Amino acid sequence: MIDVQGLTKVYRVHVRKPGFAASLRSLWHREYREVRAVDGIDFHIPEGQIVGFLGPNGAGKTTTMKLLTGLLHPTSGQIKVGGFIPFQQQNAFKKRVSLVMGQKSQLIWDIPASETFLIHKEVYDIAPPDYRQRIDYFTEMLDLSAVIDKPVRQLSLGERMKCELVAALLHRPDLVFLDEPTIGLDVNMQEAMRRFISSYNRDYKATILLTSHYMADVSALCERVLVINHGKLLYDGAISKLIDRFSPYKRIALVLGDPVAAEIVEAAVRSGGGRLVSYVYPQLEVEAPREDVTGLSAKLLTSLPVVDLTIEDPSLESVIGMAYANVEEPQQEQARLPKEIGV
Ligand SMILES: Nc1ncnc2c1ncn2[C@@H]1O[C@H](COP(=O)(O)OP(=O)(O)OP(=O)(O)O)[C@@H](O)[C@H]1O
Repeated sequence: MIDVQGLTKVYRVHVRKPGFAASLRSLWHREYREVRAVDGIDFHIPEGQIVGFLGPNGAGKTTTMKLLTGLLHPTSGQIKVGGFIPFQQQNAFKKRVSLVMGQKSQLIWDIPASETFLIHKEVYDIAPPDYRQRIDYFTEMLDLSAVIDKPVRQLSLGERMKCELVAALLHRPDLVFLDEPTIGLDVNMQEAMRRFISSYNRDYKATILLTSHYMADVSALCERVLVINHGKLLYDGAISKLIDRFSPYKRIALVLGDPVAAEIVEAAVRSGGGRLVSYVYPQLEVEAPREDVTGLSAKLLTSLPVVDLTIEDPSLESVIGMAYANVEEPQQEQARLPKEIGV
């Protein structure tokens, strides 16, 4: 459904030097520098999949989304979206695609959202019965009956974002690009948006590429993620494998019933193949390669006066942070010293 090969976008940015003389000189002699916002990426997304698109600020996510929806022309590489070449902007393509940008509004501020929807009905030539049925669907799914007839400027951020989604999806696109759709929303509203995105994907077999800085969005909606940084694709695969790849460790949190000397604790942890992260009686935190966690836990239970033990995966946030930093060498992790030790 979405096919991208060697996709590259280089922006040419005018370099402005400080000072009046430099500004005058730049009238005759302009200097430019290149920004490789997207740098030779490849991926394929089959029909109906929701894929998370992750990367730190400035990684190239929005640029990729704009390339995939035809708002930008690539510098090089190939893109096919639903069989179309996006930048050719064919009408048949425009009827199947939508880009929602959480930071940008397409609603008209001074009129109710319902009137913007009517404009979209005309632009996309939606038949009246279809229009009615779609408005009913969205109103029910997003709980919008008390909202769509108020002027947009009176709506809360969450209400406005729901209306933005309706405006973007009224023509029922099956190729949907969501750029931070839940930005700034409270947890309940984020949850409502997630439920809606999931239903839309299921009801209309929509293929969805989603960027979000909220890992809860990504883990609730996407089995697969693409991770990009500096315009290059770092990872393409299942979220579960992302954790294995970038964080091959688990944490064991223990509570001790009696104080034990730090050297004894450290020796017990080391002999089980673990690394002591911190020990401040009664709390003890240990890190170990995934495959050693069971053996290490058993060893700690027998050699220390443990009253509580929990094994945790690192949070998705921290794994993503490691992926961005491309921390892949477990040896470096092993070499780190314990952060804090004290009985
Ligand atoms: N129109 C433009 N002209 C020049 N450079 C640009 C332009 N748009 C984006 N860039 C640069 O391209 C790089 C990628 O930007 P992009 O907006 O795609 O990143 P992003 O991953 O969406 O970031 P964020 O999470 O902050 O929205 C950045 O270095 C940015 O400064």
